[in-house]
Parts: sequence; structure tokens; C-alpha cells
Amino acid sequence: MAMGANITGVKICGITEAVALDTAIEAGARWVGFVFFGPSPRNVAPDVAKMLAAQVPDGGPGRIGLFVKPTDAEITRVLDTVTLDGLQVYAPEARAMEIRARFGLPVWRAVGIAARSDLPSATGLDGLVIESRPPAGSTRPGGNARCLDWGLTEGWRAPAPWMLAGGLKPDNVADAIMRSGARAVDVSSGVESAPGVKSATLIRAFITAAMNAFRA
Ligand SMILES: O=C(O)c1ccccc1N[C@@H]1O[C@H](COP(=O)(O)O)[C@@H](O)[C@H]1O
Repeated sequence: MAMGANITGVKICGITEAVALDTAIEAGARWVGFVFFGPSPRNVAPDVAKMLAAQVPDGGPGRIGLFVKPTDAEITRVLDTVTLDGLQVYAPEARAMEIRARFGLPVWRAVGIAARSDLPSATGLDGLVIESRPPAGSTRPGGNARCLDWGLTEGWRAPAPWMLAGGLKPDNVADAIMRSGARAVDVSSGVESAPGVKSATLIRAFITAAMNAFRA
């Protein structure tokens, strides 16, 4: 999961089965994500994720494990079974830095924002995932199909490579890229036919729309 200053690409998150993974690989996803968070409809058991991760060819998308406020033991339990190339964590910066040091993998921190002042001005991490805040009462901090105001990141001098997430779909991702200035995007709900059920058609449409927008 190399992250240069100008990363461009698409992450398809919340993959739980082989067809969706194959589709994401064939369509040109740069990263694929596996969710290790019980309350999510995309939660995947480590033994299933192990088989999926092994299906990614050399030179294929980076395999990202998503964790919410994880303990070291939770991450260890997954990494003992699944080969991952990076971690996406929902945790404060200091805890994310601890995780990075402890496990020796690149770490992106997910940050929910509601105002420009919420955008981080500094980080010691490998990247940031900038997304909307969850709705009140949500059981999860992301994966809620909720858009942020894309204008909030326009002209932002990001302290690290970043990707835009939250409520992206095939029919709004081009607009989101143009208005936010993002060079990388992350999607879960927007490529599903039902919560947790990925659609090959929507995955292909999303990656095509995003890559066309990056080239525009
Ligand atoms: O996908 C989930 O279920 C999930 C659970 C807990 C934390 C994050 C989760 N998903 C991430 O949230 C954003 C936005 O997702 P969406 O496209 O709005 O569904 C993205 O980074 C997902 O990977």
C-alpha cells in the first residue's frame, strides 16, 4: 500500500466474498478493504478474510484491514491469520501512532468532519480518510452512506495523503472529486445492492466514474 504524496485511486471497502473481490481487482481498484468490526453488516471473519486476501495477485490492490477503536489483541488476532498491507483505524491520532509502531504496517486514520476546522493540520500517520460524521444513534462510525460537504476540503493543505469517503456512489463520485479536490476515494455502501451485499455492476460503474474524473 505505497502512499506517495499524490496517490490516485479507488478503495472498495467492506468486501466479504470472492466475486466482489474479483470484480474490484479486474476493474482496477487500488485498494480493497476488509471490515473487522462486529456491528457492521460487512464484518468478515478472519478465516474468510484470509482466503480473500490470498486471492489478491502480486501487484494487485493493497489489502486494508478496517478496525474501530481496536485493542492490540483484536489486531493481533486478525494479523495472525490474514495477510494485510495496511490498516484503516477509527481511533485518536496518538492511539493510531501506537498501532503503527506496534504492528509495523502503514496506518490511515479515519476522521469524521463537520466543519473545515475539523480537518487535521498535522499527522504522523501514512494517510487520512476524510469522511462525514455518523448520524446520531449509528452503531458504526463509518459505512453510513452519508456525504460530507465536499467543499470543506477544497484547497486544504493536507498533512498527508488522504482519501475522501462517505456516501459516494457511481453517480456522485465525479462531482465529489471535482468539488473536494480528492485524488483518492473510498466506498462501501454506494456499491451495494443491500447493506453488506456488494454489486459487481456498481463496483465497475464506480471505478469507471472515479477514474474518468481523476483524468479530467
Ligand atoms: O463499512 C462499514 O460498515 C464501516 C463500519 C465501521 C467503520 C467504517 C465503515 N466503513 C467505512 O466508512 C466509510 C464510508 O462508507 P460509505 O461508503 O458511506 O458506506 C468508508 O471509509 C468505509 O470504508
